[in-house]
Amino acid sequence: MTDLYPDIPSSTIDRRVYSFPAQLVLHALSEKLDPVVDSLSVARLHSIFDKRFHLSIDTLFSIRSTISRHNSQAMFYQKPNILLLGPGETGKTTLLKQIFHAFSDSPEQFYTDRERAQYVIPIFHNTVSALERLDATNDVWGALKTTLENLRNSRALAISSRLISSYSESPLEYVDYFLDALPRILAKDYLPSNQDIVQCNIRTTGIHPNFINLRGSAVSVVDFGGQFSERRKWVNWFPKAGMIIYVASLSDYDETCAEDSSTNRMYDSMELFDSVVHSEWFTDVPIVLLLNKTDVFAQKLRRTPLKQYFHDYTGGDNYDAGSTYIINKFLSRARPDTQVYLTSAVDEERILETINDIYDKYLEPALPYLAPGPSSKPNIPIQVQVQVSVSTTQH
Ligand SMILES: Nc1nc2c(ncn2[C@@H]2O[C@H](COP(=O)(O)OP(=O)(O)OP(=O)(O)O)[C@@H](O)[C@H]2O)c(=O)[nH]1
Ligand SMILES: [Mg+2]
Repeated sequence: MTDLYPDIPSSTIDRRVYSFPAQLVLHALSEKLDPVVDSLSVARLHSIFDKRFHLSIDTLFSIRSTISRHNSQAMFYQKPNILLLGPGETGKTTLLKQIFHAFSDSPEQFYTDRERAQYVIPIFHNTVSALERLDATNDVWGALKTTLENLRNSRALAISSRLISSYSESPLEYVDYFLDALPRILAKDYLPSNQDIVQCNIRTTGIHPNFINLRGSAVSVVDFGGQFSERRKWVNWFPKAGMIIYVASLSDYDETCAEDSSTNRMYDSMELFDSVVHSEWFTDVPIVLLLNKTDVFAQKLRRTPLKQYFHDYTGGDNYDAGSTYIINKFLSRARPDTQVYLTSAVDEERILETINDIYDKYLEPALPYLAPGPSSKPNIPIQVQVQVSVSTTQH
């Protein structure tokens, strides 16, 4: 860039309406731009202005702001890795599955039958865990648990119908998805649906980069385990981060960490968020914050006062007041450019809106600069299959 018009100092440009060649404009702007943004800017200018090379000085200033808006995306062009960070069980892998479904040509055919079958055992484990949470001592649940462990048989089906009729007496307002789906799960030819796979809880261990094909371009979405012992592995990927999606769970406010029963999950999540947003590795990396599990939060708020855990909260069991309070708590630690979304990652329609918005704002502008995408589908089902260690901690 700088050698195109080396003799023209930027100070010769003033706010008079005047026509400049595009390259001259960019030369003037280049002072504060790094080389990556510069060369991208040329490409952007050519596309924005349809290869017309003369611009007015007012246009120059509007381009300047366009470029600075896209400045933070420069990192993504260079390092097309989206890191999914956040504590355990907040919804990172769930989001990843939804991203894959969203960018798949045919989500219903995304998994082969064999891949679906690999989720059957984890789903049984999840169901048993849900039963244990409901009432570990109750004979009905105990009997069903034994039956489930022996996998399916006709007795289990009979018990499950009794179980389902007991739901109305359940002290929990939140009925577990898999308990609700029991008759279907216990059927002989059961093959998990996409939604079953989305709902399946399998703790992630290790690091899982997955290449996805975003409308022809390659982006990698890297899924990490969020439990304490997993977090130390994250740092290896920090230098390669092009974008961070930090997933926190709104419903964490009354729970303690799986690994340390004296630490409140939401306080832990805020601390972790703080350290991520202020990490020196991410100074130029866009950060998106997803406050997930809005559905669980809405239900929880009615029976467990938020004030019990955050003493200065005064909004009662009002969802808007509660979620706004938590957003502000996170934002008080965030960078000013942090984009926040309230999400329910298991709600396909709603999470699609968020994924599309992230796509429009951060990914779509980057596509022309990314490498061609892989032709085969990502390998998430296989990764999930090899880590059948099921967490039994509460939602
Ligand atoms: N109801 C509800 N459940 C959710 C939501 N998001 C995720 N879940 C469920 O929460 C459980 C944990 O989600 P994961 O995506 O596996 O959590 P994770 O952040 O990947 O957890 P780790 O791998 O341990 O770090 C799964 O059973 C999901 O289906 C949500 O918005 N609402
Ligand atoms: Mg995970």
